[in-house]
Amino acid sequence: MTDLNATAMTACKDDQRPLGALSRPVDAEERLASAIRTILEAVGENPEREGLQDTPQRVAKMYLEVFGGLYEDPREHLKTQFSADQHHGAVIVKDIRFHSMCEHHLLPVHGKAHVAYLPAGGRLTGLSKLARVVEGFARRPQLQERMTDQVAQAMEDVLAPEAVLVVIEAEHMCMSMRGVRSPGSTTVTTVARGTWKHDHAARMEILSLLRG
Ligand SMILES: Nc1nc2c(ncn2[C@@H]2O[C@H](COP(=O)(O)OP(=O)(O)OP(=O)(O)O)[C@@H](O)[C@H]2O)c(=O)[nH]1
Ligand SMILES: [Zn+2]
Repeated sequence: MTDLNATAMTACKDDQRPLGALSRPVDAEERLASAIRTILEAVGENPEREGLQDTPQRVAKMYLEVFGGLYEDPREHLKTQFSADQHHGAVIVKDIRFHSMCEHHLLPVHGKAHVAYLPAGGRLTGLSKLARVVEGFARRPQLQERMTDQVAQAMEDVLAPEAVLVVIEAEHMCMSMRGVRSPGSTTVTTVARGTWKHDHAARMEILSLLRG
């Protein structure tokens, strides 16, 4: 197993975003509230009117909640491990619902993640921990491709399985409520690692189970 402390700032291969935790600025809430006040003024609103008076503080808290995954290392969840000598097949957790925020527009992305791995040496993690890993990476300003990669990377780092497959299906509000205005379109991203990366037949079998 990889030493998480030593690799807390290990970069995701494709774009150098850390998998581990960032430190939260002490004045984060205050700065967020001030920024929201500026946005309201910039669109011509009056942040002092009754309905908006508490909005900056409320939105500041909301951002700290939806970006809460920045301040945790989701790999920590995978340290809950069990050994099971009898189980030699794949473990699949389907339909893990998540909400994230697109880093280009800071608009919501919502969808489902499906996670599968082939344990090595009978090393298993708790099923809920896979959902917690998805949640931890979702609660950050994200790219869907990066999030898919980060979930797979975390599993490789901590569980060292023989194979991993992560599939994410999501709808991006930046495509639905603005811009191209294409509601209902879904983006699907996949990452295969370990033996499933090259074993086409095994990958297709797991993919059909994941998406079936
Ligand atoms: N690959 C990828 N693209 C994303 C994701 N989230 C949002 N985008 C895209 O990021 C792109 C940003 O394009 P820009 O041209 O810089 O921004 P924009 O003018 O707002 O683009 P439009 O959305 O086409 O109006 C858009 O095509 C979005 O659809 C994601 O998770 N992955
Ligand atoms: Zn977007």
